[in-house]
Amino acid sequence: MKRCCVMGVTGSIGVQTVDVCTAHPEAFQITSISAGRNLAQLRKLIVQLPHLKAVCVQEEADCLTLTREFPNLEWVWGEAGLLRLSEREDYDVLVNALVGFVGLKPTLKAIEAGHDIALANKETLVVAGAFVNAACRQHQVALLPIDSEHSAIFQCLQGNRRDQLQRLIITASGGSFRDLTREQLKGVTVKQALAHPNWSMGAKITIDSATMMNKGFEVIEAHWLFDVDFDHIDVLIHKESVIHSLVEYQDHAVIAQLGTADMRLPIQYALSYPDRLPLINSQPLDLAAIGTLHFAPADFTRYSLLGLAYEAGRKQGTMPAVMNAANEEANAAFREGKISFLDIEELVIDACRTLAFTDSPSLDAIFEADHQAREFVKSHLKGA
Ligand SMILES: NC(=O)C1=CN([C@@H]2O[C@H](COP(=O)(O)OP(=O)(O)OC[C@H]3O[C@@H](n4cnc5c(N)ncnc54)[C@H](OP(=O)(O)O)[C@@H]3O)[C@@H](O)[C@H]2O)C=CC1
Ligand SMILES: CC(=O)[C@@H](O)[C@H](O)COP(=O)(O)O
Ligand SMILES: [Mn+2]
Repeated sequence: MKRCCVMGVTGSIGVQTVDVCTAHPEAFQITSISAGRNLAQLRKLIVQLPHLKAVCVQEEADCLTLTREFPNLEWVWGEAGLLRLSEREDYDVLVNALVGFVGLKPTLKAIEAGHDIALANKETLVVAGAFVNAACRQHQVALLPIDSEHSAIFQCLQGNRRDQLQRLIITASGGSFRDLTREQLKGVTVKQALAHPNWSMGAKITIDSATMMNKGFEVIEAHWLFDVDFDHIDVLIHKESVIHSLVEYQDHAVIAQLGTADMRLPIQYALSYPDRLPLINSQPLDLAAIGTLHFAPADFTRYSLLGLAYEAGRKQGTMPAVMNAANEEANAAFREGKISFLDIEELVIDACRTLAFTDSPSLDAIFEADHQAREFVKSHLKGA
């Protein structure tokens, strides 16, 4: 029996994690959860979880309201509440389905407490991969990928020798605007950007997919998860999202993982690894019905944030933290209608080119870089 703490339970990955766990009560129990502000969704989930002991919400007022509604549960709130959940002893694995930089501290705290991590929250590895890996080594905990491409790579690595690995090939759908020219990108709306061609996901990652910031993050995430240098991580445009990623070995054998666009598989594999369980209510992949798969090289001019992410990954220091924080702010500003789609990349690139760079930063310096980048973007929004 694996006991899980699910952070970000009300989101896209969080709800699917509950689906996976409740479909396999013999294998998984959810003992603690966190939500942000979506109390309606939270209430629906709480009643599905018979083993639940503790809940964290973002706001103190919501915590007080819900304490009265569910007095048998332990309630905490805010960042301190997330850290309290992280260090609880009544779970084995943290499913981190928070979105953004807020996921970093709870991950580090959970690792220090000796809990394995099933990680969807890629921003954690983008900004502080070296710290997370060092903590995992020190406390001997496992870091299991949930992101579909990284789960695919993880599956392709099973049973093969790591020293014979040549290259990782991360597939990319191209996002909502893959068929538009840069000229056409000037007039796109938030609603259009949120219509991902293949995946149903939270708003922030869907916009990141359209700018390809998501793919850039995934390149850095792959570097930290699999210890592969950036010259040996490629991005391949594959518009069907059927091949979730590929691994090439030194004999040029290429091993791929294929499947329908269903995040419940990578979530379940991260929790059941090394076992595989049936995936409830899912259809097998029908390649004959799909017929044709397409591939194309990634265009670094069309997607400048992808090129920026390679640069940040290679340069390291505070650059990935600045890139991530500027992107979080610019992505949110676009969704709020404050800036245009192309302003996102301009702000992120500006922040990376303008803000001071620190090599080999401490964790505190990473938090400071995150703060500076957010202030940088906010000050440009005021001037816009
Ligand atoms: N969705 C997907 O298919 C995939 C997602 N990922 C990654 O997984 C992570 C989660 O993505 P996704 O599920 O789409 O995101 P969602 O936006 O759907 O969910 C985010 C969750 O985090 C909570 N949350 C947001 N901000 C805060 C905060 N400041 N404090 C506490 N809780 C907060 C939300 O709470 P509430 O809604 O209650 O406010 C919600 O529960 C991201 O890092 C994403 O890149 C990776 C691969 C695929
Ligand atoms: C489902 C998942 O893992 C997302 O990160 C997905 O990869 C987004 O799709 P693209 O970034 O390839 O458009
Ligand atoms: Mn992905």
